[in-house]
Amino acid sequence: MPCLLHSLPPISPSTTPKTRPKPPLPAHNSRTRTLHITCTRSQDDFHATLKALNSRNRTPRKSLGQHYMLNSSINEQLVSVADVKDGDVVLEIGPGTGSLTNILVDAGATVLAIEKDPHMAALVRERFASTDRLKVLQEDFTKCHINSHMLSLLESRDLLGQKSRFAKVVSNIPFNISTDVVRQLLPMGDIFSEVVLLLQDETAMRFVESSLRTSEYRPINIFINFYSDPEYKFKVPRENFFPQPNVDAAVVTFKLKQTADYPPVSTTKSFFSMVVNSAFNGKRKMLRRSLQHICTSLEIEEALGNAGLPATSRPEELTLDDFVRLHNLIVKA
Ligand SMILES: C[S@@+](CC[C@H](N)C(=O)[O-])C[C@H]1O[C@@H](n2cnc3c(N)ncnc32)[C@H](O)[C@@H]1O
Repeated sequence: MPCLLHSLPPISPSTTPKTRPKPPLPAHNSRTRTLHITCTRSQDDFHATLKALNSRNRTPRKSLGQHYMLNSSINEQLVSVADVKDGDVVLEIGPGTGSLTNILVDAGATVLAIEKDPHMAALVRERFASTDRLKVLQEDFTKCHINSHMLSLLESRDLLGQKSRFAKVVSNIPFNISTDVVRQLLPMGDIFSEVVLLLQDETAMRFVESSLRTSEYRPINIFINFYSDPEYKFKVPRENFFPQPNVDAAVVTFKLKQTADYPPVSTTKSFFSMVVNSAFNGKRKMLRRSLQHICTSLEIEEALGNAGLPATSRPEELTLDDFVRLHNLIVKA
């Protein structure tokens, strides 16, 4: 394994390195916003991250989406956006060198960190060996059943009298598992109140889309809006990561709905998602054609009419509420 000292940016002895990444740039379009939060802690992740990687001779692995956060103020903002307080229980996916973990623990949270890379899991375990408020699982998050881990963590806090009914998720995740993470976490409103993720900027903008007539509108948007209220918070320019990715990132919050607040679909959620997926099947067909295998085109036209939607409606023109109404009318037909 080659020594990383040659490939990493130099570590300056000063506490504010000259090469320190710039703060986030202003919002780049009408759908984005920049959040300004004063950084109060003096923790320098630029140093901590590079030292941790150097100490292990670790070359960041592309396949694991290892782009480490170098800017502690971004980590501070993630924690602040999630409003992490003393006594909170937080799930962190992919702690890496532990730069975000450090701020979460510092804020008083008990953290469950799930890290796929055994070297990074060992590193983060070692780094936080002196605290009992961090549990590290070396697992692939996409294959891991986190319910039982989270429930036992919440219960143990409860027994100690530190009641935290809901946990939170705060993570800088590898971009390539964004959809899996969202699919797994958003229906877990009984465990998590809020999911705060650092995502690829393009994905972030796509995920918060609840409007119509864009080619980016997909069943995942219906899914996201069914289970949560998503909000694009602020953009994080690529210069803040090591190694630098080819794209910018952004922070998105998903406020999870409770089961009682889910849209009132008259069948099972899986049948509803089958209707939504069928609607989007093929190349942007009209609904009366794409839903033909569920019921006749006449019945769909009638349902569209009763829902107050044009007979020529296409899936990307429907909001979550439109889909719920149409689905309920189709089921009745
Ligand atoms: C983008 S890095 C973020 C690291 C750290 N949180 C930071 O902000 O610097 C993503 C981390 O997720 C880990 N990872 C990649 N795939 C994973 C998976 N399927 N499950 C859990 N961790 C994963 C990587 O090894 C890496 O440590």
